[in-house]
Amino acid sequence: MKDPVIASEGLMVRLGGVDVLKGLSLSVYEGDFIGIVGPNGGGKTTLLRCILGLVRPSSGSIRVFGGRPGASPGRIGYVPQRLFFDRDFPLDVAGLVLMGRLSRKRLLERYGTADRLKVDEVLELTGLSAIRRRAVGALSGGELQRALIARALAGDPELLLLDEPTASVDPDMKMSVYDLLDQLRRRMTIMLVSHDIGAISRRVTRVACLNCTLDMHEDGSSLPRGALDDLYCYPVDAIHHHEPVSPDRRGD
Ligand SMILES: Nc1ncnc2c1ncn2[C@@H]1O[C@H](COP(=O)(O)OP(=O)(O)OP(=O)(O)O)[C@@H](O)[C@H]1O
Repeated sequence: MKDPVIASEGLMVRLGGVDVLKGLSLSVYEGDFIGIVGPNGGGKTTLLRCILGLVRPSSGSIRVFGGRPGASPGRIGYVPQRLFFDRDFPLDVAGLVLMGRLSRKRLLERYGTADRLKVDEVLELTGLSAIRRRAVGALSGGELQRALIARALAGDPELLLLDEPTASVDPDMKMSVYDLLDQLRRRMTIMLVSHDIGAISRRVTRVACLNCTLDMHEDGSSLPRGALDDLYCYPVDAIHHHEPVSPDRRGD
């Protein structure tokens, strides 16, 4: 078996005097599509930030692509939960996505044809070609979410980390984000943080329930009801979304 893409052992993170992650042991392998669910404040974003090397463990270990977190920025795409920016800043969608190529550049190296072709490709893939010249500040929540996914994909990542990418999108757009992830999973390892338990448990290979400690379920689709109740400390129903029926199957 190949080395894991992410391997953590007894990972502890303490922030502001509080243990946010307690003794996480986790192995993520190439081609995995891992869903992470858990209550607000359970440590999901902190775990992603640890993988990116933005938060340091207080004890235990974490290795990413066999090395120190943060040592392979060009191999990881990150879709943050939200983007803080000045809505008046003159940046269009294509410009935002082009920034995703930065991790592949050497210091002061200029963007070239390959970068612009990659931007065209990911704008097409994410359905944003028609609004490539629209100002980022004018985008709807769902369009911005897609643009952030496109930016992450522009770097040609081997590992894609997504922090609640469907938080501010309508049901239609949500399905199209999941459909996009279904396409991408053939090409990269994916770790997806979401509160949309029903949708992700049907799609991922494994679900990790995170509330300071981590409980891994090998088969996402069979996530036991009791595990969710324990995780959220109240009764939880996973709402399973149905695939939209394609026009040629209607009336079957
Ligand atoms: N820099 C920090 N200093 C102190 N506490 C922090 C810091 N960053 C995060 N925390 C705390 O750590 C806990 C976990 O935060 P985190 O953002 O990882 O949770 P989450 O599971 O992603 O939550 P949500 O579902 O609400 O996005 C929270 O209680 C948060 O307040």
